Amino acid sequence: MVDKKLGGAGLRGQSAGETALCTVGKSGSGLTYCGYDVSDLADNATFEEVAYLLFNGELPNAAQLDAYKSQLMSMRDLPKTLKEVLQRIPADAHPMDVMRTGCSFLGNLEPETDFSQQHKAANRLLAAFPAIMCYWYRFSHDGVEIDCVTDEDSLGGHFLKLLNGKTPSDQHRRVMDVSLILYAEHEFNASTFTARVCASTLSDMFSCITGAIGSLRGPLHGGANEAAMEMIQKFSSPEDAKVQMAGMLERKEKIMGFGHAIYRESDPRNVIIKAWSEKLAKEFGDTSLYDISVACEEYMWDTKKLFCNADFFHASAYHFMGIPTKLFTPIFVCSRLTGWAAHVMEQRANNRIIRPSADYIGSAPRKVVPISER
Ligand SMILES: CC(=O)SCCNC(=O)CCNC(=O)[C@H](O)C(C)(C)COP(=O)(O)OP(=O)(O)OC[C@H]1O[C@@H](n2cnc3c(N)ncnc32)[C@H](O)[C@@H]1OP(=O)(O)O
Ligand SMILES: O=C([O-])CC(=O)C(=O)O
Repeated sequence: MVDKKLGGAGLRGQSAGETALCTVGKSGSGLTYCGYDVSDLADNATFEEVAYLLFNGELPNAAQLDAYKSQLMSMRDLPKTLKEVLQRIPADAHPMDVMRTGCSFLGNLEPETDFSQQHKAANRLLAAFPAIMCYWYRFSHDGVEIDCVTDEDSLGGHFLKLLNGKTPSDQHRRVMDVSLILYAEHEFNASTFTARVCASTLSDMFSCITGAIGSLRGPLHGGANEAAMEMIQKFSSPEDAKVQMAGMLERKEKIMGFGHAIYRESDPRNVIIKAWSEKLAKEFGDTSLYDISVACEEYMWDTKKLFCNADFFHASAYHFMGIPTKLFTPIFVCSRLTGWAAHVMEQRANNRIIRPSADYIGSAPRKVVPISER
């Protein structure tokens, strides 16, 4: 038996390799990307700067950033055949399935034929993901065939304009930027590890990212922001939230958006997105969902010493910006793609196939009994 207390279950506490991209919950450094604290990046950088950092190891200077943003803007449009595929996906499909299909299909049309194209493949996906999500969403929900190119020079602004068909406010652009920075990278989380395992077989970038999307989809990982939204919308008031959460804990249900595999006392991303959620609630003109969220946070800490992870206040923040709940986890994909692709590149640079072993707990050796005698 794997001894859970020794950290065997879920590989908890075991190092599975080296990375120069990120620290998570390390004493003295907390959450850093290539040495930069995440709160420093959220205050002083844009998402495109962070993407450049993860792909190149250094922040860009002004000229490099301009060139990078222009490059990404030039890669946004979708091939006609991909649009046709997206048109055929029904409105009740889960958008994470749409992202998975969109990523995989693009890999058929524009395959990464050798690893010298890895930056091109990663940037193409980065540029195209908002359009994959919004083209399908607007076509299947509103019957509108949107133009996949906008004049918004940030990925966050581009996404909001594709979704709403109008120029976003500066505040909403900035919140998207911060959110994309917070979600960009997180060491050996489940989806990134999926991407690295796939990369270790020398597979292509599109396969690595498609697999990672599948891992992120689950409610124990990226899907928690959507699940948290569904939960808080059921609570009628802060008091009701506490009563209902008590029942959920009693029934041993997981409260989505709380707890973490690595952090023990807090997730450093929470304080940042929570502050934005509060600002957006005031702008929205109705703070009740924010107040309910704060009550959830207090209740979970007081009763279980469980804290909000990055997903919890993202739910209300996205909601206040008018983003449909179904699109919450796909936005995470648009951001985390940067971390995934950077890890794929890092794995390839010093590769050995990832192949751990398992402790066997099955039956003792036995002989096949002929089927007629079973
Ligand atoms: C961006 C991200 O992906 S962040 C993670 C997003 N996921 C979620 O929000 C889903 C809800 N949270 C969880 O399911 C878990 O906290 C995980 C998956 C994030 C981490 O799982 P683990 O590392 O196994 O959690 P951990 O070992 O800290 O759990 C300790 C105890 O707290 C419980 N617990 C942990 N999180 C929660 C929660 N959200 N609700 C209720 N109980 C919880 C566990 O069941 C466990 O109880 P037990 O000892 O009786 O079995
Ligand atoms: O690190 C993890 O296990 C999950 C997480 O917070 C992330 O991927 O952002």
